Amino acid sequence: MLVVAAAIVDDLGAPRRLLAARRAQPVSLAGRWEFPGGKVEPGEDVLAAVHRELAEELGVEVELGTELVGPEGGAWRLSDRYVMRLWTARVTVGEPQPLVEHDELRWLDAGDWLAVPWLDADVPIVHALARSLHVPVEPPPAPSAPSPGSSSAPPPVSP
Ligand SMILES: Nc1nc2c([nH]c(=O)n2[C@H]2C[C@H](O)[C@@H](COP(=O)(O)OP(=O)(O)OP(=O)(O)O)O2)c(=O)[nH]1
Repeated sequence: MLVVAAAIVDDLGAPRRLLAARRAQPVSLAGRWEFPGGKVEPGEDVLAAVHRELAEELGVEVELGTELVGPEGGAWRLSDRYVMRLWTARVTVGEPQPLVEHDELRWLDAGDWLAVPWLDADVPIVHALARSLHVPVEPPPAPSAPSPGSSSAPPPVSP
């Protein structure tokens, strides 16, 4: 069964922030984060399904960017029952709200895209998305502490 979803970013040309949605239901998925979206209805056009799901779940209209093409005929495997197709998107009308299915939305800054517990199947997808958009998934390394013995203090003066 086909699921469609959107990686909503702040800027399609130079993305830095990614919108993640926390599932409120079902209990087995509650508390895990995902890309907003859902199942394509029988006979429904896939792009129409993306727009419908984002309107229903977040109350927004979006402009779609490019598809993040997955390894299974373009799709990403979620489970033995579901595969997902994913497009980048930018909000054009409205402010995203967790209207149904979600109890929280969060904009993740560059370097923090893995800072929430994504659904298991989404973790490799977030990595692939970040790679394709040239956004770091990890924060930049902290400046390294001086190693022992490399103190900048002058050496002791011998008598
Ligand atoms: N929307 C979405 N679903 C995902 C993602 N990752 C993932 O494993 N899934 C799973 C969770 C669900 O088992 C399935 C999608 O179902 P859904 O509950 O979002 O679909 P829907 O909005 O049409 O829901 P419903 O009306 O049938 O309850 O795919 C993801 O990033 N986004």
